[in-house]
Amino acid sequence: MKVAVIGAGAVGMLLSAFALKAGIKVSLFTKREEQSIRLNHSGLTLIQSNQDNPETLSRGLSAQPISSWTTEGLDAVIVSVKQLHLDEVLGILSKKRIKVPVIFALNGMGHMEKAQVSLKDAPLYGSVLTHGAKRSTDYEGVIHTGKGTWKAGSWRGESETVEFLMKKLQEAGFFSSCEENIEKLMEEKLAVNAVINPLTALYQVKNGALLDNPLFKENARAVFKEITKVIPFKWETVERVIVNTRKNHSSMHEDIRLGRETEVDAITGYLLSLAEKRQVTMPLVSFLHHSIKGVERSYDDDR
Ligand SMILES: NC(=O)C1=CN([C@@H]2O[C@H](COP(=O)(O)OP(=O)(O)OC[C@H]3O[C@@H](n4cnc5c(N)ncnc54)[C@H](OP(=O)(O)O)[C@@H]3O)[C@@H](O)[C@H]2O)C=CC1
Ligand SMILES: CC(C)(CO)C(=O)C(=O)O
Repeated sequence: MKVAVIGAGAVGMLLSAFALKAGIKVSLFTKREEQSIRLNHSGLTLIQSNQDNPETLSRGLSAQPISSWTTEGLDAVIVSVKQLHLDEVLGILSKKRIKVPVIFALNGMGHMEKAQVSLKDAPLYGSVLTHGAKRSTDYEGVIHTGKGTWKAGSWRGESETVEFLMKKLQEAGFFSSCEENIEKLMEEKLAVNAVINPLTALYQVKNGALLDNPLFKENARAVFKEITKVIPFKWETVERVIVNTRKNHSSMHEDIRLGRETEVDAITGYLLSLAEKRQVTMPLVSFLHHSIKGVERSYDDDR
């Protein structure tokens, strides 16, 4: 079996590493050519936690820049870029007809509707990932900062290949499964991200601080409560994700720290549009949304 992974960031490298461990061939498509050269030369390094010895995986791995995108010989495609790069990637993918399943490993909502329009022939899968991952600065690789689950489910069409892939990953020790009603799970994950990501980004703390610091916890609970006006979910779900990724910096925290645009539009922006449709007010979510957008705008002033 051979899968293409598009985006060699934290999640793309984490999924690639476990696919390689499961004996699956991986074509890893990078944005920058230098990264693919380094990956082909030195392999992909996986660090299971900050203490473990790094494991370097190269057997079955071939990296290439996205400019050389091809569908030849592929059984499935995994997209693991951020929301803001999705349009660019869909544009590239739609130039060649894809018939194999495409699985999206992105936070937020809205990308599946876009994919449905761009990719007419492929079975499409949404997914939710609660593993924590961080790019390593010492190696071309990834640190698995928190064990969670990867759940994928059909958005349009069915494919046995995806079932097989998830089973192989599960056997390799990466908790993965195929699920019914992925839309509901994605919405629930979005709700969890809307609690964790903006708060950790604004406070510049690891996820665990939202439970360890009583004042942050109180705020997190208040945001959670407000979100239940539009998405029903449990505080225990938020707590479980925080506990599993307690040492992780959320992806939004990293984006803000590095002065990058965040995925806030696909997370709190999505919630605010739901709130508007249902005519409910969400002052805390609105506050968080505008705070993150405001920080993004202030990058230019600081440079
Ligand atoms: N990190 C985590 O713990 C978790 C992340 N997520 C979600 O997973 C998704 C991916 O996040 P994450 O891996 O952390 O993000 P990263 O920024 O680490 O990775 C995104 C990667 O996409 C690459 N990329 C951008 N544009 C293109 C392109 N046109 N072609 C090929 N590659 C491209 C980037 O390249 P370059 O580096 O060269 O810019 C980067 O390597 C996000 O939606 C995030 O919210 C979900 C759960 C946990
Ligand atoms: C699961 C969690 C909260 C891990 O940090 C995440 O999805 C993110 O950082 O975007």
